[in-house]
Amino acid sequence: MTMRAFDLFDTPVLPGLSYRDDFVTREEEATLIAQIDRQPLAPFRFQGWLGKRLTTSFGWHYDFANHHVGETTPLPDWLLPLRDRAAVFAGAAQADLVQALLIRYDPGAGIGWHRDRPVFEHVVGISLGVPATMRFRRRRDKGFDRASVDLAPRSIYHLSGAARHDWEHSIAEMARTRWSITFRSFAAKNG
Ligand SMILES: O=C(O)CCC(=O)C(=O)O
Ligand SMILES: [Fe+2]
Repeated sequence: MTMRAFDLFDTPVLPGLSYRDDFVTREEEATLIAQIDRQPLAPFRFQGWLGKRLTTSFGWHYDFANHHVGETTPLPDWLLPLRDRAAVFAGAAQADLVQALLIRYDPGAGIGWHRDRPVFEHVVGISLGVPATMRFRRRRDKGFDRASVDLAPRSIYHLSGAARHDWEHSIAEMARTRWSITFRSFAAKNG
């Protein structure tokens, strides 16, 4: 089964996925991109393997090498208004979105199939630059259920519930540079 993540009436067909276009203006987008490019972005590292996407984290950093979550530089002032608006969109408390992950996907970079680490709960993402398709899949007895959502530049999405916990997601390599900002809260079991 393959489906678009929203039907004709914009009802999510993937429970736990919400999405909105035009979450930031073009001016805000340009400023956010310039800020991300100003950061010391480093290739994402996973078990000695270097991903093509460039990232940096604020608040908390998940280290895929040792599975530790460690505190890092607090969210900078320029991210706080966006964090607060993202929290309202997600129905989360502003102070609960304790992590900001900045990513630049240069041409040829994407992100493979994964679920976000279970230490985190809410996942709220803002897309900048160019359109991307976020793909979702869920294993069934025979093969996978599949869904996808088009992420327009300047849009926001929120993953919770089944979309967050039961489905994996990925973004295929793009031909042009895309930037994203992902805010996350901690899962309650982490205190
Ligand atoms: O770039 C995005 O919007 C998604 C990033 C993502 O899935 C992740 O970092 O876990
Ligand atoms: Fe993810």
